[in-house]
Amino acid sequence: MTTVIKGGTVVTADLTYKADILIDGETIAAIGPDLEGDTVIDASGAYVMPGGIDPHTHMEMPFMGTYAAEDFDTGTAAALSGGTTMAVDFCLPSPGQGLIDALQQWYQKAGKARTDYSFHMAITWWDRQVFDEMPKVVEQGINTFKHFMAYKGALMVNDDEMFASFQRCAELGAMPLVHAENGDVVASLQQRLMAEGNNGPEAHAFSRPPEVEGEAVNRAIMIADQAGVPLYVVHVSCEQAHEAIRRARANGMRVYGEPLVQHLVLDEGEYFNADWDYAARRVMSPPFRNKKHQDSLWAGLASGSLQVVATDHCAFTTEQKRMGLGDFTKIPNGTGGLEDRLPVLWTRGVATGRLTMNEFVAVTSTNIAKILNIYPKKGAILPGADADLIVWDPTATKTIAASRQKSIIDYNVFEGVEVTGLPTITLSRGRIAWQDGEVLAERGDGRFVERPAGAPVNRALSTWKELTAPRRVERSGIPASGV
Ligand SMILES: NC(=O)NCCC(=O)O
Ligand SMILES: [Zn+2]
Ligand SMILES: [Zn+2]
Repeated sequence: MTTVIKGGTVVTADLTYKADILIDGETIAAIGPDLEGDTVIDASGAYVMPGGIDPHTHMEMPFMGTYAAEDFDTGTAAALSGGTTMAVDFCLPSPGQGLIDALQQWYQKAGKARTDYSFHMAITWWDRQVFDEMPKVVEQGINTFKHFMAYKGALMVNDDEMFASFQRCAELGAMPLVHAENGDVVASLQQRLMAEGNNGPEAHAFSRPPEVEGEAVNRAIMIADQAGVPLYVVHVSCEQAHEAIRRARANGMRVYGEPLVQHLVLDEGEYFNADWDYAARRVMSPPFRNKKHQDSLWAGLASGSLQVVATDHCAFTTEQKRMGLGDFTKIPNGTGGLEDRLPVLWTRGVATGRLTMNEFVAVTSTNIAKILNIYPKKGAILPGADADLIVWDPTATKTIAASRQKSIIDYNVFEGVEVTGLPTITLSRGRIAWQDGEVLAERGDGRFVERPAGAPVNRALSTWKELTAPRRVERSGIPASGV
């Protein structure tokens, strides 16, 4: 069974050209002029791009006394409607829980997925069992380990634990990820704000200033450098964090930065809204920042010091957000965005001239496929690649509204934003998964994507670390084993 996408303009991370794309089964078979297939998709006037990969989602995340309302079924339906064909979620062992045990739970949850998916494994506690299980996680096709430097008393790990885990990642050819905020300082600021009667959602932003993020990013970078591993910093929201990444990269360190579409577009003014629900729905960590920080993030994407745009999709209902009435520290942290990432980024990025179309593809798909070591299976338009593709109408418009969204929650942080540029068809491994406003992929159509460890960057860093390791100076008459 073959399908041909005819008459479109192919846009990849580095090329824009007119060509047809022939799909045979689940993969791309050929790219060129005048191709024929059993089924024809007319893409005239449209761009054909790799499906989006969102490397940062939290479906049904157990967090702050509740669970994220979005699950893999509704979340991946939302993803497809917005042109995203793969999501990478976070497996979060509870304290004392084994990594493999937690992984079984995540496989269970993700059985409902309509898109392909993968997991990052979170290191939420540390002892010999975690150390011993990390290779087993890698054997299952997971090459990334996430560390929360915030959420003190819950998910947070300390520097010694982080260093031990980063070193283990280096041995395994895996990559650490960090949520970088100084959790001790945040906890102290939260206490002070509450004691002063500052208990509304705006205090969430006061308790997490850019400095706590900048400090933690810098610390994580230095620890990763000591361990000899690459580092991926999730939800980079401010100039202080970006500056640390930029500087590290300029010094030859392998550090990647991921801004969220929310931070690029929404600002801290959202927290000052007189409507408590409105403000609380936008509570996430790090919080939204001001224009200066947004400009910095856009510049990073254009210049290459930041590589990926994600969503950190972690969607709670208004009712769940109300758990924090009277105490902002109890508002479940997280916002949605999975179905809006591509249209919003295109509208505010490509249409404004901040990004080229090719940069758009790079930051929504290709770069993360390379970083996660699944390129060119994902993130590419090449013969042999999975046919995860979007037919993109750059003239199609809509006004974002919760009443029309696929996501399960009752609001949308982009409510009222007008977007121009939308997917008219989303293909997932060769099958039409979204068309004409309808999700055609079924629950359970998604597959787990294995991501092998030992990417070239890991190998290069380990080689260099070994070459430059401290070595004992041999001196005559001094025994090697001491006295
Ligand atoms: N970002 C956020 O506020 N919630 C999800 C968990 C996390 O990524 O920190
Ligand atoms: Zn986080
Ligand atoms: Zn997150």
